[in-house]
Amino acid sequence: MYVEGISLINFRNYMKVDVDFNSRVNIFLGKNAQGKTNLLESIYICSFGKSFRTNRDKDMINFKKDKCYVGAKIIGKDVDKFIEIKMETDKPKRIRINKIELEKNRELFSGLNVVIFSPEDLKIIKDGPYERRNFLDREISQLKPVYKYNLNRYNKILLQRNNLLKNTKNIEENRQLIEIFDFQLAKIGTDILMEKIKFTEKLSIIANRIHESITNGEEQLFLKYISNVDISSKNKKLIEKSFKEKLKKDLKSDVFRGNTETGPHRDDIEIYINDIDSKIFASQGQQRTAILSMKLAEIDLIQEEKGDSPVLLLDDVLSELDSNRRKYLLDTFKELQIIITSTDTIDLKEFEGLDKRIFYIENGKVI
Ligand SMILES: Nc1ncnc2c1ncn2[C@@H]1O[C@H](COP(=O)(O)OP(=O)(O)OP(=O)(O)O)[C@@H](O)[C@H]1O
Repeated sequence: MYVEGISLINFRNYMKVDVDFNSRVNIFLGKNAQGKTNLLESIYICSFGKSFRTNRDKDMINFKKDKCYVGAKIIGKDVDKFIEIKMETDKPKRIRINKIELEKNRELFSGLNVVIFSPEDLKIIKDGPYERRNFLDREISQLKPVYKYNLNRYNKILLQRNNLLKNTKNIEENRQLIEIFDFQLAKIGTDILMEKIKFTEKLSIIANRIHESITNGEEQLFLKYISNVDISSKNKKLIEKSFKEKLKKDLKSDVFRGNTETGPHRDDIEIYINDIDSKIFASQGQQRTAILSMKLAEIDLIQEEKGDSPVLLLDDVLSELDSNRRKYLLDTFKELQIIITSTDTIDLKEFEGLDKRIFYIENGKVI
């Protein structure tokens, strides 16, 4: 799958721009704050329906305008798609695929598959569990729209349970209602948990293979899913039972906190390099390589699940990787469309012989 072209109107600092991409390597060069990440963001929203930088759609509308437009022509292995996204201040965004408006289940939208690697991704290792949970949720949602659907349902029930806990003075008065929420939470929560465990195990195996190649066999990478529910049985029924029991056991402390502490929304993953916890002991370079391996592993998973390759977006990361890692990247993914942004100090010699197109970005204009 590749993006053939994109049209932007009033999107961030782009007033009106049309870009025709090469089906293989595209390099966007420009000084800081010219619009390189904005361009990748416009491609990203054609995949996820939302930005990777903001939760507010209106942030993407040009400061001086009240609406913006993104149109992208996607060439797939089997089908081509024309994705259009319109955003207006104070109105829900509208998404059309091949001129047909998505009315319901917009959350199930997945028009394009992308894997993005940006300097921000280091947060996945360095920051708190929220970043890692977010990473898993985003990636599994891209692979399986039903996961996203379940996640939305789960979050709604969680919110309702938490509101009830906050207003509970006497547990007995609300016990029946709490038990209904617990039943639903454990049921949907177990489906979510099973997917997260499965995804982490698969990602760990593929990411380790990539990590070993990049580090010439010197380092091994291992991802471990850490749950507050007993998942040791690996059996769905038993996990659901443990989930329910823990909700029941911790009810008093949940009421005291006004918050539900049991469930995948409180889980984490641990990322080990040579059996050492990378969050605490790995160098910045090792952490970056670990994240790169995890991101590249997603390419395999998307290919396997969707039967088509994703587009790889590399936001200003090439200069942070050493030449071995850059070479690995450019040599390994020969079939993919890769869209790279970089400041204009990058050495273009490394791209010699590649099927590529080079663009320059200056103040919201692409040359
Ligand atoms: N809604 C908006 N309307 C107009 N301009 C915006 C909007 N949002 C962001 N910008 C501007 O877009 C510019 C470019 O942002 P972008 O993040 O794409 O830069 P970049 O080229 O990737 O830079 P860097 O190399 O520093 O990462 C910034 O100057 C920013 O102020």
